[in-house]
Amino acid sequence: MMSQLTQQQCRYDDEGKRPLELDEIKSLSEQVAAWTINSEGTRIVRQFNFKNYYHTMNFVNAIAWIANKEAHHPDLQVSYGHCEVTFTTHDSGNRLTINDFICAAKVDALMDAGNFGPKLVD
Ligand SMILES: C[C@H](O)[C@H](O)[C@H]1CNC2=NC(N)=NC(=O)C2=N1
Repeated sequence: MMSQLTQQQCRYDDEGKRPLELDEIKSLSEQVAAWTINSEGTRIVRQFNFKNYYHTMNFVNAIAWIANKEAHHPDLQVSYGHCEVTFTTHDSGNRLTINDFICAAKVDALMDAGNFGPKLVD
């Protein structure tokens, strides 16, 4: 399916900066079901748990690789066995854009494909 988020790349034209409408957010969120959207509809967040710091940082570094490639960077909160990943588009006044959903889907794919130790909890 062409519209699959994982097949897309972050865009830096006007469409990439356009804050999404609520119905678009709802529709896109079906492709990233493990993510939570805050009540204001301005950011998406997912929690990841790992066995230890090594596995956590391995994941964080892989996320950084994606972020640099896409030129779209998540806010990361990292502790020993946990990483909270938040996407919002700072250039759009901290609103959700298509780029946030594209990157969230790519982080999901990374988690599914990567070897970051046993997946403890979603
Ligand atoms: C110039 C550069 O591409 C922009 O500043 C990008 C970089 N990464 C970014 N990341 C996020 N999350 N939001 C942005 O608005 C953003 N802008």
